[in-house]
Amino acid sequence: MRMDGQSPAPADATTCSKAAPAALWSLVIPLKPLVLAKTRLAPAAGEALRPRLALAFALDTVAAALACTAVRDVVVVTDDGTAGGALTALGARIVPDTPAAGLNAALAHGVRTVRRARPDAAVAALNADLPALRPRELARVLEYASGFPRAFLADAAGTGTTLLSAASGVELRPGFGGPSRKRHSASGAVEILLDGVDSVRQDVDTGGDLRAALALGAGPCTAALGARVPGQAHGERPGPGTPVR
Ligand SMILES: Nc1nc2c(ncn2[C@@H]2O[C@H](COP(=O)(O)OP(=O)(O)OP(=O)(O)O)[C@@H](O)[C@H]2O)c(=O)[nH]1
Ligand SMILES: C=C(OP(=O)(O)O)C(=O)O
Repeated sequence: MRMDGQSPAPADATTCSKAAPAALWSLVIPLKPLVLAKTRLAPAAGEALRPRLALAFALDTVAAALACTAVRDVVVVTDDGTAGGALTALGARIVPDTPAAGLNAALAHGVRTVRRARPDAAVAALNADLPALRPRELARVLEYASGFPRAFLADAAGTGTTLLSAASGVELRPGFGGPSRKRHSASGAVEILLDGVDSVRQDVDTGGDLRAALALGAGPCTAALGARVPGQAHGERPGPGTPVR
């Protein structure tokens, strides 16, 4: 069951894979207050669109995560009321950023909250800025991760991290921020070396990243808003009835 009392997302035309992944994961997704978020996007998007894009990214990320067959529930750590309301409506559980001590403290708090209720939970931290995220690609990443105590996926730029996992009974030990790929590798986490999971790697920090995410095919919130950013190509995810990759 999800923490909101609903059953895990059913396998459907957009999410199912032939063999169901073995482990079901609790995802912990950190989200800054929108007024403070995505500052590196301001030069490309402008100050008015920046917080709205941050919300759109989070909505598309969480919707895709909840549609993933390998995901049991999604906890978002945020103090943002607007985002909290919209993400709750999608089916996420919101946890306040009570430590207010930065990204890694927020993630540790989210994991503690999950494991207070289910001490044996397998957990994974996932960034909230993955607007092209595809449920099937996330399922492949999590399936790979389930073979290791801790595992991580490098971001599209090759320097950061978009996902860090910890199996049941294993501490997450998040080391996000800046060049975290090296940090997570040095911490003993196994790097997830999979091709064809670009949507899980494509975080959006800059205008160039937004262009790349739109080219991959962003979720509906980002596709709609991205079309208003000057110089961005407009990429939208295939609609229902379109064969999924
Ligand atoms: N809850 C919480 N989430 C955070 C915090 N800092 C960063 N995040 C989230 O962590 C993820 C990765 O952060 P960044 O890619 O650096 O995003 P950002 O800080 O909004 O972007 P910039 O302002 O451009 O640095 C995003 O989902 C952020 O919203 C924090 O202090 N608390
Ligand atoms: C948070 C990270 O990086 P960025 O701020 O560049 O997204 C990270 O990759 O750990």
